[in-house]
Amino acid sequence: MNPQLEKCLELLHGKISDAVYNDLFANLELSNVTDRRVSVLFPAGKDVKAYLPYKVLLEMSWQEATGQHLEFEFQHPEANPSVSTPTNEFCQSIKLAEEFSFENFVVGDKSKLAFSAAFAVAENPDHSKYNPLFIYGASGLGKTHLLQAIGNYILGNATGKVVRYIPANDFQREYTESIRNGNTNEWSSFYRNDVDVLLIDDIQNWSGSTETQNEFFHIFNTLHQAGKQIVLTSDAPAAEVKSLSDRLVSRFSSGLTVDIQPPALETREAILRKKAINSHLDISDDVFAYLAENIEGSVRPLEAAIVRLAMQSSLLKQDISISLARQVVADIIPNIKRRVGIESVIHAVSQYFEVPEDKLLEAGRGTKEVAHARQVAMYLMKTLTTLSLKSVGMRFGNRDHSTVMHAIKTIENEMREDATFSRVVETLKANIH
Ligand SMILES: Nc1ncnc2c1ncn2[C@@H]1O[C@H](COP(=O)(O)OP(=O)(O)OP(=O)(O)O)[C@@H](O)[C@H]1O
Repeated sequence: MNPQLEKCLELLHGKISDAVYNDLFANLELSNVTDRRVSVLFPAGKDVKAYLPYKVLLEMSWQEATGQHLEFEFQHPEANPSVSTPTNEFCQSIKLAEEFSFENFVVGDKSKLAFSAAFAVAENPDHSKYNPLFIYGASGLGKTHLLQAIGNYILGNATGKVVRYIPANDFQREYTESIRNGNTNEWSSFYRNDVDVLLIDDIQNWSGSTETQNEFFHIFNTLHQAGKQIVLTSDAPAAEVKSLSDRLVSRFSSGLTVDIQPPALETREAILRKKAINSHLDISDDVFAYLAENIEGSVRPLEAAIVRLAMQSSLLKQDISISLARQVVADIIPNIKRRVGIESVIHAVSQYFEVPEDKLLEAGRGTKEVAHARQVAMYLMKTLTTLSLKSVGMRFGNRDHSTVMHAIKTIENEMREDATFSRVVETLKANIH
């Protein structure tokens, strides 16, 4: 057995009962390790669902054994090839993550529309009303999850449809390689003629490449005219993706565009509960409430909190208590936005710059001093809260997002050039709660 997996399984054994270990893990084999993921083969006769609850524990044990935090993927040794995404000589197969399913997605008010549209497309990829479907939102809000859930659902229904999921970066790399190898026509023909459902992730990553965009424009048109479903994700609406060609913006906007916003408090708690159940963790209501209250924005830190709690409680042999949760949040919090009240930002800026709060918030420009203090407040609000540019603008006399962006750039430049001013802003930042 691979020595790293052996060590990892030994550590896992310490965390679960002998019976579960012998039943599920004694005959696990390593299939492949990449810089992101460990793929393991489980024995024939077992169901992947039996392994999923132990995924987090396995990932923790792997991290303890090797120092690397990698995702675990469970493969059946006689996997039915129709359950993976297609491949040919030009395109590497990219497996969908099984856990990215509709069942595992917690639907909240801020993701309801995106979920419903994704589900409608998955149920009816032939005659979907939403073609293309364009899903956008900030990082870690579930865009890849929904995109892959569409693929998993269609493949799971064994309709024989060819589903191709590919991150935009990989698509660009394939295209470049096809030029180098002189087989661009064959490569492009695969996408135009062999694919029934095309799922492209993170299209904002094409902003630098006109050639890739041109090539995709033709692939898009062929698929669309043939009634093949296309789903795209991005970190911004098509019209706001930097350097995306006008004709792609217009194509991408011709179907349905939906956004995903950061989950609200109740949804964050529901996500935490789901992740804890999937990992067989026993967590009390007050710990869930504490984590959901204190971790906002992306879902990734919520997941990280669950993994850390599991790891800490297993290493320290402690129950998952509120004080353990506090430690975990304190570890994670420097990497995520703190919960800062909008009012505290306004109050602190108003006090420091001696500008009345209503002057900061009014629609007119006001004096030079007021305009400058307002720019600082906008900068701090965008830096310390999870508000979007648009929402920040709305708070300040309904200004539009480009005004906020300009304010942020101005303050950043000033901070770079003026060390004293930079210290003032950093001190304000540190003192706003
Ligand atoms: N509503 C949700 N319910 C359950 N899990 C979620 C939800 N939203 C996100 N997640 C989980 O959070 C993690 C990050 O989600 P995902 O990779 O889909 O984000 P993303 O929006 O594609 O981010 P990026 O733009 O950085 O690629 C995944 O493990 C996903 O399962």
